[in-house]
Amino acid sequence: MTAAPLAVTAGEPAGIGPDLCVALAQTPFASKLVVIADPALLAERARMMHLPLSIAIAGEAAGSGDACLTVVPQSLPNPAARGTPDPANARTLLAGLRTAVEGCQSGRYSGLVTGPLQKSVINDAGIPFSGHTEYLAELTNTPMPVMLLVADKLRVALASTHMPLSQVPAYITGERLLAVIRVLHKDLQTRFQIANPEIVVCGLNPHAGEGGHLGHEDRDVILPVVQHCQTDGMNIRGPLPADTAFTPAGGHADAVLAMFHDQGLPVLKYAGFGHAVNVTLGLPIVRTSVDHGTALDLAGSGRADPGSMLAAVELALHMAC
Ligand SMILES: NC(=O)C1=CN([C@@H]2O[C@H](COP(=O)(O)OP(=O)(O)OC[C@H]3O[C@@H](n4cnc5c(N)ncnc54)[C@H](O)[C@@H]3O)[C@@H](O)[C@H]2O)C=CC1
Ligand SMILES: NCC(=O)COP(=O)(O)O
Repeated sequence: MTAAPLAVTAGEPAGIGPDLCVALAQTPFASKLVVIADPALLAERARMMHLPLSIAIAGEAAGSGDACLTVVPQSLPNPAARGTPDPANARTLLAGLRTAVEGCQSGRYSGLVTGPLQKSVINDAGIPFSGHTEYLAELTNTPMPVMLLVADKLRVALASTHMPLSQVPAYITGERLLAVIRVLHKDLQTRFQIANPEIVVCGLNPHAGEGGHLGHEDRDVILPVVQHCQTDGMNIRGPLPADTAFTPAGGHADAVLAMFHDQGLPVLKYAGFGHAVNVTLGLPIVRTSVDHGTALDLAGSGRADPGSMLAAVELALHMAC
């Protein structure tokens, strides 16, 4: 039996997402994908990038030949203007995500790979939106989605995702941290086939709180949770000072759990920008994404590096099989 294709959402039409889909059409993966996007926009970007592209509309005659993409057509209320996202298109983009999720849940798609969205513009349209991670969790009734970025052997998970830094300390309660660690531990086993994953947990404060002199959360919240998980049999240690947790001094880790977005992701992107993959753990569906944003400055230029999108597709195919 042929495996179900992956759904790929092109993301913000004014950004590089459509360009990345055109790039995917040039690869051997193309026949394993169904792209949710505006076909006219894909054709325009292909022309601008001087790349071949033929489009087969999903449900109609099957496509054939080189550089062929199967597309679920998305009709944007306003034509995409490169570099200038339009809030009027926001609802259509979210509808595309819902179509993809429904398809994953019904078995029509084997997983979802998302192109980058301009989060601010969705909010400008009056729709509260912090990211795919939270939105997909809502659509699938997932209580604790966990953001994990993967670059080669480095895996960095986040205990909190898209929120102002000022809200992070209060957000990281013992209960939430325990839930994040359980999802991370389980998905490292089931999605990454690591039988006994080794997890390193970062502190929140400089020097993991310096014995309580630089903040109390490390000692009062993080340490008890780590000890609890150790008692449960997990191979986990911390809280480690975050400035050394990622270095060889931090020891081997199958995943490092950072407490907040900009504690973990700069390290990951420094190590692997351009081929790293964002994976949402805890969901009942496979979802991967690029390691970068909409790069509005590069849309249609042909200079967007498709490496992360290719890696996201490869990992999703691997996880879905
Ligand atoms: N998965 C998603 O939907 C994500 C969305 N975003 C959103 O993207 C928007 C823009 O975010 P920024 O912080 O400006 O980050 P960005 O990643 O879009 O751009 C940062 C810099 O990296 C460059 N860059 C990004 N991707 C590239 C690629 N594939 N090839 C070559 N150069 C590339 C850009 O040209 C820019 O100079 C924001 O609204 C943010 O929320 C950001 C990350 C992930
Ligand atoms: N910096 C990572 C990021 O913003 C990913 O967001 P999303 O996958 O939740 O949309």
